[in-house]
Amino acid sequence: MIKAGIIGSTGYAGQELVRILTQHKDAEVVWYGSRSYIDQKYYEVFRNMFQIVDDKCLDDNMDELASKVDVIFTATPQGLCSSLVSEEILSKVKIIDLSADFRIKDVNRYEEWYGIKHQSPEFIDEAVYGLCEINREDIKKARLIANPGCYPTCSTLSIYPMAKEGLIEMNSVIIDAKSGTSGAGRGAKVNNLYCEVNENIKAYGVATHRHTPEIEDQLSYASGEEVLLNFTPHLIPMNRGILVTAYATLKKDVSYEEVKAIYDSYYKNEKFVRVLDKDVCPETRWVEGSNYVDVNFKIDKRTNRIIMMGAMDNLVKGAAGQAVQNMNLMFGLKETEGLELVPMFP
Ligand SMILES: NC(=O)C1=CN([C@@H]2O[C@H](COP(=O)(O)OP(=O)(O)OC[C@H]3O[C@@H](n4cnc5c(N)ncnc54)[C@H](OP(=O)(O)O)[C@@H]3O)[C@@H](O)[C@H]2O)C=CC1
Ligand SMILES: CC(=O)N[C@@H](CCC(=O)OP(=O)(O)O)C(=O)O
Repeated sequence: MIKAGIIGSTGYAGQELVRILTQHKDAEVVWYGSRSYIDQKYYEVFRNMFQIVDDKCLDDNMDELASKVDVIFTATPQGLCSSLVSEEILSKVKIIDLSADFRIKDVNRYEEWYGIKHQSPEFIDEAVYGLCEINREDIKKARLIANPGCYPTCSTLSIYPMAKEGLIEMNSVIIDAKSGTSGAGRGAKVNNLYCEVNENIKAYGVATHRHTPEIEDQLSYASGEEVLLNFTPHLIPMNRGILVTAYATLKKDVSYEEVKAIYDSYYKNEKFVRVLDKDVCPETRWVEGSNYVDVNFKIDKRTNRIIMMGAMDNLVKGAAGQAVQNMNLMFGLKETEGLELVPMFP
């Protein structure tokens, strides 16, 4: 049995990790890390865990944690994981970081977009970007995983086949994305109050959102070109879900059938990426609570553009589900273990 510790187990991503791992055949959570709820029973924080989890929340003592577990998930704010990681810790335990600390390879670029100083740049090179469908072999050998961001997961998987095949003008890419409010975390913020979010849709982080460089980097690796793109996220009055609609100019005339064959060739063996039938648009309601990303595309001959779409649950494939998928790969377990969650509807 793999023993897991979660730092930040009382946040939205952390509690989703607990939900998935309590149903995992080969792993168990033995450390429910928290700052605010130390010594309280975990189920007193999340009553859905009543009679399921009986443990208490514990302080995050990294040295003690590293000696007790096989893997640590850090589901904490930006900057925390990089302040905790060391060679000694990594020699004892694998780390899967759900924050952005190790996602961007250029430390100056990270510091510029995140506005914080990186605490352990010496580990950036070693960290593997945990987008399982693309970096599977490197993930299997990794000690430190940079679990991808929610918007970058949905955006990259939606666009990747076209970028990799060199079929789109990379600097024409525009990504319009929408997220439910759980994406903003559980911490109290005025902007996330019911009256601020309900009956409202707004763009935010326009031309400045911190996921822009992460998506640009991933599409640059895919296409072999330096990519600059526009990324505009929107906040939607729903709990979970991300919807991406991405636009790009086609480099040549291609038919629906040709592009469909490309998407199928990339994803036909991928359990968690579903390429939908012709003309069916991805919807968040069909992936909620699951590790699936639904993708599809439409070619607009009139404008010579392709519109690439994706939908997923930000807390599952966008965070905790992908983190568990990474853990499964790192420990040689069945990649889908704990993740065969059928989407819930309604
Ligand atoms: N929400 C989402 O959809 C996604 C989130 N992520 C990433 O996952 C991470 C967690 O996000 P999310 O769950 O939304 O955030 P929340 O605000 O819901 O939770 C944050 C968690 O971190 C803990 N925490 C905060 N500060 C510290 C600290 N200094 N030391 C130790 N623990 C601390 C909190 O503990 P306590 O409650 O005890 O104070 C809480 O458990 C972030 O890096 C986020 O970017 C990634 C993809 C998607
Ligand atoms: C709706 C909302 O506020 N979403 C968050 C992104 C989600 C997140 O936590 O970011 P990571 O995926 O990088 O960890 C935001 O825009 O900052």
